[in-house]
Amino acid sequence: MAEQREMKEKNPWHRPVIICITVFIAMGVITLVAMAVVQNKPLHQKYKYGIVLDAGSSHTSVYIYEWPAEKENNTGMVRQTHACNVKGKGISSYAWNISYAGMSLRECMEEAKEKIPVWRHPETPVYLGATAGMRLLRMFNAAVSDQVLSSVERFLQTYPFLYQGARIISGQEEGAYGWITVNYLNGNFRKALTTMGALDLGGASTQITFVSKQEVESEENSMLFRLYGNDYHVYTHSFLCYGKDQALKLALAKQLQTGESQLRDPCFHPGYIEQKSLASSPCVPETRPHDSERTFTHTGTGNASLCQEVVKRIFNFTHCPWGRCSFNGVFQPPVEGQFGAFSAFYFVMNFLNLTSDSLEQSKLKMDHYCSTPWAEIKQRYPSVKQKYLAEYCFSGTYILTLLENGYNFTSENWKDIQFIKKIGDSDAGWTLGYMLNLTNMIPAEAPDEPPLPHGGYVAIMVLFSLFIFILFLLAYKLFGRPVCNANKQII
Ligand SMILES: Nc1ccn([C@@H]2O[C@H](COP(=O)(O)OP(=O)(O)O)[C@@H](O)[C@H]2O)c(=O)n1
Ligand SMILES: [Ca+2]
Repeated sequence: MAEQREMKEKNPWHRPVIICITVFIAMGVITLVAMAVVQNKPLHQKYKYGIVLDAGSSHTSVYIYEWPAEKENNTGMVRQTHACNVKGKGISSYAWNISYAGMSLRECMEEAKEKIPVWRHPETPVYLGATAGMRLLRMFNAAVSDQVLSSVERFLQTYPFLYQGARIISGQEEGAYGWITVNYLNGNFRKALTTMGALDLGGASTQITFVSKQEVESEENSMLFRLYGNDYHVYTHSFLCYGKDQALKLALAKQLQTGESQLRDPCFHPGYIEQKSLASSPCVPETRPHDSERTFTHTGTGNASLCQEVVKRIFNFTHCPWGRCSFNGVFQPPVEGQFGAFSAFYFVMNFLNLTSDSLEQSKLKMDHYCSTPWAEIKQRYPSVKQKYLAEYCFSGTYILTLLENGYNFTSENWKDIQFIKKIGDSDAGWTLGYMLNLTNMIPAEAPDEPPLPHGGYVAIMVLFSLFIFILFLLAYKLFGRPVCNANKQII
């Protein structure tokens, strides 16, 4: 008996009190670890949404963005989940049919209602930004452009979303927000990397925006952004009337200056022949008094080098009141760094298969493409609308001329231009940058990061708990009896 008692005293595991303590410690450690895991586990992802309508000169697109609700201020979290192209033309084309401007957006807005969870509708902001088509309409007739905006405003207010306004954005904003979009999507702000420039080609205007180490001589082209703790001195310019559709009008008007009613145009394919009229617009002032609309026979001759000469004539390269200019007396520092070229830059260059060619190769391909007979082109692309198909020779030549002679890109830095449509899921364009800015989603200063990532925190908690547990066991083995035992002895 005495031996048995001695055994029991030597082997503390047989004592119920010790077992009870061990179980409690083990439960304590498990609870600690479980609490750490549950407490720090990312919450069930709840998304917030934002809607931006890009009311361009040629058409309107509705973009839906989403981001994790609890990470609103972490840059890099917003992505495009849906895009809808409004059927028909841009809102500026409703100038003489105003009440339908708002209604034209119906299908896409209904889609937005379906895509966004109903309980998020009241807090989902909706922004409409109109670009060059509406800028031109405002110049032509400010009252009518106001009425078109009111029509879309009234319509958007009938939806259960948080309506935040419909306005014409400036060319400067359009350039700057496009630049913010591409650099946000590439993660350049978050990682404080060198930024990339942005080139946007629309139907009625075009924008160039980049960070320049050289002084920006003209105040109107200079913007300063403080994003995520860094300052960015940005050069930007928007050329109204130099979107590809208005540039074509400028080129036609230049060629029609001679007053003839027959136009033999090197920018259209041989065999192309159409009766056309050219209405005067803010971009194309009347060439002859009392001549608001000119009719002419448009015939193609298909010669890319001659087309380039025609295109050059719509730029003024001689007048420059600054140290250096792009064209039309506009200051521009030399282009530097990588550029993302999107919107019609991408659509046209992608159609012509020029997105990865050198400048020289692109010119050779354009020579071949423009000289291809119209009948052959129509046969090769039966599904492309003929109005658009006919214009690719002009548009391609215009893009090469704008980039080389206008912005002064060279054969050497041509490879620095990337023709892009999307970055990840999101379209390159001004809309995302616009929303990020209006919702204050890019902080000026870098937010404090937690010292440890979630996984690291949990791992340390587990290791630390095990370490305490083992220490406790060791201590017991080495130094003897727990307090429980002492109590038992007193009893
Ligand atoms: N799939 C597409 C979509 C648009 N586009 C062209 O891209 C341009 C978009 O311009 P936009 O409507 O945004 O006009 P802005 O208001 O930006 O000047 C138009 O010239 C369209 O014809 C294209 O070439 N291919
Ligand atoms: Ca546009």
